[in-house]
Amino acid sequence: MSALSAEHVYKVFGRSSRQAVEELQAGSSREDVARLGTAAVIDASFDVRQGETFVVMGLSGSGKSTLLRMLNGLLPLTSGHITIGGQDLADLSEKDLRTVRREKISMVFQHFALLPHRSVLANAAYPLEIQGVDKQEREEKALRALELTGLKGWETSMPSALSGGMQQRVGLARALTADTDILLMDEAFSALDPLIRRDMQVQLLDLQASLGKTIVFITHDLNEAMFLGDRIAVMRDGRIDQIGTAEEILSDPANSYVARFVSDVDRSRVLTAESLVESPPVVIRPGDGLKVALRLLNDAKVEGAYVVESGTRRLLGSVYAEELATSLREGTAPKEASRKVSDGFIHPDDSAVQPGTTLNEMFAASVEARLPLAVTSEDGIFQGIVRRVAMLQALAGGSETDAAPDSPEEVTGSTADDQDDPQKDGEYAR
Ligand SMILES: Nc1ncnc2c1ncn2[C@@H]1O[C@H](COP(=O)(O)OP(=O)(O)OP(=O)(O)O)[C@@H](O)[C@H]1O
Repeated sequence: MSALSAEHVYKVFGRSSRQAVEELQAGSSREDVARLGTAAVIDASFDVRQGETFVVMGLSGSGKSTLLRMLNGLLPLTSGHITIGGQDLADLSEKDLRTVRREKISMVFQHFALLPHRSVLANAAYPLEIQGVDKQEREEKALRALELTGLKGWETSMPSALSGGMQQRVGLARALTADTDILLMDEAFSALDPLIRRDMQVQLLDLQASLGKTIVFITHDLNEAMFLGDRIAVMRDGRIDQIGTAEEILSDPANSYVARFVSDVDRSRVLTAESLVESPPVVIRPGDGLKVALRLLNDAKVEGAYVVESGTRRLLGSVYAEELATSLREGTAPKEASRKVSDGFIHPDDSAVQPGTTLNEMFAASVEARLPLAVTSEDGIFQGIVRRVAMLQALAGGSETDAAPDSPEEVTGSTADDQDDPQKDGEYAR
């Protein structure tokens, strides 16, 4: 279910804002309507799912803060709808809006916004104090939040005694104390030193894994966006150019602006096996005879292939043409001819990666590997392979499909779709 959604949201600052929206809706550009006002947000639509970290990323002036202030009901929309938990903010009275803000949404700001003359504990407890929660209960909750953010032992300190990173942890603890479903984070880590910033990002991911909040995180930093976001909305000049996962944005940018924007991202940390996996030219079954297996390998012009259990598709290991050929050549013909690949020819595979393995880790795993890397699910079910050339292409920013000189379809007639089709199991990748 969507926790928060924006539907054709516009915000124009200026006296003729409604007219500006009408002209924008009719196709005018931001510059065309500049005489009427500043179009800060133009036709923004998205759904943020429960438990999702949704990052809004864009350069200064692209409209991120304006969008965020509309999401928390601080700024009225010129046009469109924002709903929180299914409630349209425009339908709420001032009083109800305040209640929604207090009970459903917490904010974390770039400049911490701590109360300087209150202790760390009192700062963390503050949202409950304004809700009128009694002292003992609010301090218990604040202590728990401070523990979660790594500030146990600092309760009685004053904010000024804390480093920037620790002050931001207090800001985060304060947001967690309120125990709202939604956290809006406005450039929350942008004022921190890079190393501390990375610590905070890691901590947020950790917290998120256990708390499952719905987070809208605003940043101008693409690497931060890619690190934190389940999905990212890329904003430019008031419009959302693209919404997608980090991988989708990297491997399939919506336009040349986004492509340029993402060109200097450290792709090796973002791209994963999932986006590079392809069906192998050939798969061997444990029951295949040596001759059959060797012919399959030779036909596919590969030195070896993975052995996958029929039916379950569990990865059993790999076999190599050279060994099969040697055995067939040297063995006594009748006996060898009846032997199967399961009879001692399968090498265990310890370089298999999982769909979430990053390019970085895949390069490390592929150093020793004789075959393209096998991709398996956590329980060892074979998903396909990642070829080194596809990894290199992906790293360089090319499309991985361009990298395939002989795609599996050409070699085998099988497609990735076949893998999902149990009917085709028998001919899989042959
Ligand atoms: N209150 C306002 N009155 C007039 N124009 C405004 C107002 N607030 C923002 N703007 C304009 O709206 C546009 C978007 O600003 P916004 O602050 O939302 O962008 P941003 O992406 O958050 O940038 P930054 O990271 O610098 O805050 C800018 O052109 C800005 O000048």
